[in-house]
Amino acid sequence: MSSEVGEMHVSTREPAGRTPQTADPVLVLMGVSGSGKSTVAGIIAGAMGWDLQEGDALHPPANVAKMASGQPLTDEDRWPWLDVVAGWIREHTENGLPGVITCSALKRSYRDVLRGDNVVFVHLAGSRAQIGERLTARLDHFMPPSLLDTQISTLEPIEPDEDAIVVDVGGSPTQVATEIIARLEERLAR
Ligand SMILES: Nc1ncnc2c1ncn2[C@@H]1O[C@H](COP(=O)(O)OP(=O)(O)OP(=O)(O)O)[C@@H](O)[C@H]1O
Ligand SMILES: O=C(O)[C@H](O)[C@@H](O)[C@H](O)[C@H](O)CO
Repeated sequence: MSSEVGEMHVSTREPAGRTPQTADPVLVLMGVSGSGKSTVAGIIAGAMGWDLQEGDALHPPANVAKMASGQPLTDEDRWPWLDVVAGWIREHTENGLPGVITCSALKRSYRDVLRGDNVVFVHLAGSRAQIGERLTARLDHFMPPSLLDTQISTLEPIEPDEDAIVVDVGGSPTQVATEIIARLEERLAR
C-alpha cells in the first residue's frame, strides 16, 4: 500500500497466533451529515487507488426526496438502502478488493448489517457547531442543514467492541485523511 498523503510500508506478515489483518480493507466512512465523509473518502480512495462508492448515490430516489424536503429518514426507509450498501461491501471483501464507501451508519444495528471481515468503520466525529457551519456553507447538496440535529440525536456512538477508528474532523480534509491512513497502518502493525 502506498499513498500520496502518507506513505505506507505495510507488511502483511503476522506473528503466529494473531488473526491475520489485511492490507486490503473496506473502509466505511461514517458519521452525521456534513462530517466530511464524501470529501475524506475521495482523498483516501485517490491516494490509495481504492474503489470509491458514495453511499448517498445508493439511496432510493424516495429517500433523497424525503431528506431534501426536510424530513429525516426512518429505520424502514434506511433498511433497503443499507442492504445495497452491504452488497457493495461484500462484493469487495469477498473478492479481496479494498474500497472506501460513505454511509452515515448512525445506529449500531445499521453497522451490524454492514460489518464483516476486513470491514473497518471510520467515524468522522466533530462538534455540532463546526459541522453545522460546514453544512450551512455547502450549497450544492440535497441535504438541508436543518436535519443535522436529528442526525446527531440518531447517532449511536461507536462501542469499544466495534474496533472502529474514530477521528476528529477539526483539521483540514487532507489532515483527516492522513490520520486515517496512519491509524490503518497502526492496526496492520499490531
Ligand atoms: N475537514 C474539513 N475541513 C473543512 N471543510 C470540510 C472538511 N470536510 C468537509 N468539509 C466541507 O464540509 C462540507 C460537508 O462535507 P461532506 O459533503 O464531505 O460531508 P458528508 O459527511 O459527506 O455529508 P453528507 O452526509 O450530507 O453527504 C463540504 O462542503 C466540504 O467541502
Ligand atoms: O441515514 C441517513 O439519515 C442518511 O444516510 C443521511 O445521513 C444522508 O444520506 C446524508 O447525510 C445526506 O448526505
